[in-house]
Amino acid sequence: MTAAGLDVDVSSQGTSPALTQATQALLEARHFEAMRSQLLEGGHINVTEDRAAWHTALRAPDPIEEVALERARMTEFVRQADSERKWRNIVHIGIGGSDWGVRLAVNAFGYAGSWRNVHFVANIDGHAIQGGLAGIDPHDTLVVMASKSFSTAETLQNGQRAVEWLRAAGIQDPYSHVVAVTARPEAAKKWGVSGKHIFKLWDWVGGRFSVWSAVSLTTALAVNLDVVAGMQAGAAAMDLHFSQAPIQENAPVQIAMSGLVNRSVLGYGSLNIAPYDFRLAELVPYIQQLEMESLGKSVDLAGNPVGVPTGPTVWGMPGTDAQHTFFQWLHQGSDGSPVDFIVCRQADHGWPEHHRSLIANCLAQREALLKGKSYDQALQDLLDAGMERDRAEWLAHHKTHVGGRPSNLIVLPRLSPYSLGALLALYEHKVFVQGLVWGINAFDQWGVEYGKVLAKGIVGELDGTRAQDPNHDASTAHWVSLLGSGEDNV
Ligand SMILES: O=P(O)(O)OC[C@H]1O[C@](O)(CO)[C@@H](O)[C@@H]1O
Repeated sequence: MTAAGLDVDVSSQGTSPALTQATQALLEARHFEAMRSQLLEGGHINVTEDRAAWHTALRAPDPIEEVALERARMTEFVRQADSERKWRNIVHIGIGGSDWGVRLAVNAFGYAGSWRNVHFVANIDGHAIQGGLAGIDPHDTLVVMASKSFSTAETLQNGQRAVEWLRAAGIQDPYSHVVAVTARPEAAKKWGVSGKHIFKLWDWVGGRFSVWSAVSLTTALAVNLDVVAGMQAGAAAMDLHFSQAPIQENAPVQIAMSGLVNRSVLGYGSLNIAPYDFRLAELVPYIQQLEMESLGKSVDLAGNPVGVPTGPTVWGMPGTDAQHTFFQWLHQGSDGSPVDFIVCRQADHGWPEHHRSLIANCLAQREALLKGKSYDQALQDLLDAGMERDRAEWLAHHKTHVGGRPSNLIVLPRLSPYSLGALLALYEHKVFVQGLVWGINAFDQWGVEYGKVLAKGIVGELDGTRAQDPNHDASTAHWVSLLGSGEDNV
């Protein structure tokens, strides 16, 4: 199957005419075509938050006026900064969807070096901002605060530290070194950022889908504007494929449906992402957030239990490192996991032997997982190698691989912004289809919100501004008392 220039091989997934029929029936029962139109046309499909999930509008080749306007403002900002050779250092402060996509793009395309240094600061752990600000000249530093809500504790606290650092360096107006990307421009203004330094995103863009917005300002500054435009173009091509390709050739639909079978029928609890490309290390957490924040739900739209297992754990690491870390478990562990192998046909370095080895490893792992090795075959190999029968009969048990483990193989022509954009959109639409079939809302994240509220309460208890909540469980109450020793712990 080809989609937006990507080859998507699903032949290592289980298939049968009955399954094809069931797929069709499930999609019809869920009004797939109508819901897909809703998604692509900005209907309010995020029902629990009563808003659209219209990220596709951000990458449309011919965008709506307000999107076009923000694109133009961002372009102008970057051109101006480049023409003045301004901002040698960028400190990108944001977390989750306001971070992973930018990290991914900068690592994928800025790996060979750029004249700007980029530091990412996401974690609330003070060591993160300490490291992020270390060794750079504040006078030539731009702080990019990316936060859709402009209320995320991590981002606001880290931003505050950055402003203090700028001020401590004698910069009279530290906010002249700060830009914000947010759907709450008023909150950013109140915080101190000037209106001309605020780039807008919209309520109808979920945080984990915001890489297509001015959140990618850092990518444009760190690498160039073409990366952002190229990713948008590739994603738009995938949108077109998703909207037009027949079900049997529709790549997002096909990988969604095999994923559903793997999870809800075959009972696999996880999905392993194996990019055979060193530059795509950040793809793993990116897809992890996209899938797990979207599909980590257990009730349907009516509020009833879904009744079957939903979104799997997503995990992984680039190959070949992964092979020396956890692939043993994939090959012979008792659970196993479906794997998405991702590889580029062409590399961008000058060493063909490296790329051949990389591809060989990718194909070999996939084949081993699929074909496995029977006991008889393992035994024969040992006998052929001259082993004495008794020992061979015993050892062959250890060398047996069950096989039949499902995988996808996604081949990019090369790692271009276009192909990366198409790849990310492939996963986005897959997630949409799975959410639809499971009957869950793939666009909210109430679990994360609940954790944020509890953390806020505990911060007050730790710093003594709030009495301890009598409803804490005994263990939490113990640790709040013990660790809430004020200034002693820093
Ligand atoms: O962009 P914001 O509003 O700071 O939120 C950051 C992240 O927090 C979350 O709400 C939860 O992790 C994500 O969806 C979002 O990308």
